[in-house]
Amino acid sequence: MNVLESIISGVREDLAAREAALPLADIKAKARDAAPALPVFDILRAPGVGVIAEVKRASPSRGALADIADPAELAGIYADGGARAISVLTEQRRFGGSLADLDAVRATVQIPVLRKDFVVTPYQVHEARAHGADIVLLIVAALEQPVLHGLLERVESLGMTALVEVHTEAEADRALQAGAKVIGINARDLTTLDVDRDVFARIAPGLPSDVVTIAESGVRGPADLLAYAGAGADAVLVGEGLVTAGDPGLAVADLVTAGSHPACPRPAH
Ligand SMILES: O=P(O)(O)OC[C@@H](O)[C@@H](O)c1c[nH]c2ccccc12
Repeated sequence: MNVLESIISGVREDLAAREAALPLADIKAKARDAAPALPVFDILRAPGVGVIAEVKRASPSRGALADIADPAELAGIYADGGARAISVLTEQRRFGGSLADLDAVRATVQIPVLRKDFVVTPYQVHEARAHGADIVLLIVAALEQPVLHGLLERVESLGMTALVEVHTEAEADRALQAGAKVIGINARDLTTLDVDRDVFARIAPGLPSDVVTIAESGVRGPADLLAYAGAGADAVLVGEGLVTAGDPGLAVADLVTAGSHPACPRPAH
């Protein structure tokens, strides 16, 4: 079993327990009662290279990263620093996240919130909406094509936006075929956890210009943001570099400043 498969098997176990406690019909009803999802496409494509700031306690590659006793407070700091959206890891076993973190962040910030998890069933999509998510991550490497297609449609039918994550050209083709409008290119290979920042520059030029393109992972500071910007990123998604910074507010503001500087390269849409 590779890392991705082992994470997903844990995710499926935890999911079975939640589904036993709250059946699909109930989570669907809860999703229907939630405040509508925010439109995110235009926010992500606004002038400048945006920053999506992540609430991340731990990762399989690095173990514990930060305590984050109050995820809502951290999200507020990110938003005040100019982040365009907040990513909240809700996977528990390897990333130390939870749906309670998503609730807390949702209740605090006005900007779009991404549920970052290993979504493999429709239940999790309704769950994301019930807990206030505007964006749902779908990882191509984790999903058979018909399932990817079905989940993407489900995300959109609930008014949310799918961030479809790829790591290879073949996965990018599958994302486009499924109808992805927002594609995240992850520098990290989730089957090995290796990071290769050049993956973005290899894949992004092949994507249609009407697709929003997000560079994920490995951003340590403004230089990495500028490199991704030069390769065509609309936004960068940053976790570790922010949660391990002594001052996450300053760290996010530094990235936002770099991304909005007139000299920062911008994709032509
Ligand atoms: O901490 P980093 O290197 O800045 O990476 C953030 C984000 O890209 C990463 O957390 C991530 C990208 N895709 C994922 C899928 C699942 C879990 C986590 C991720």
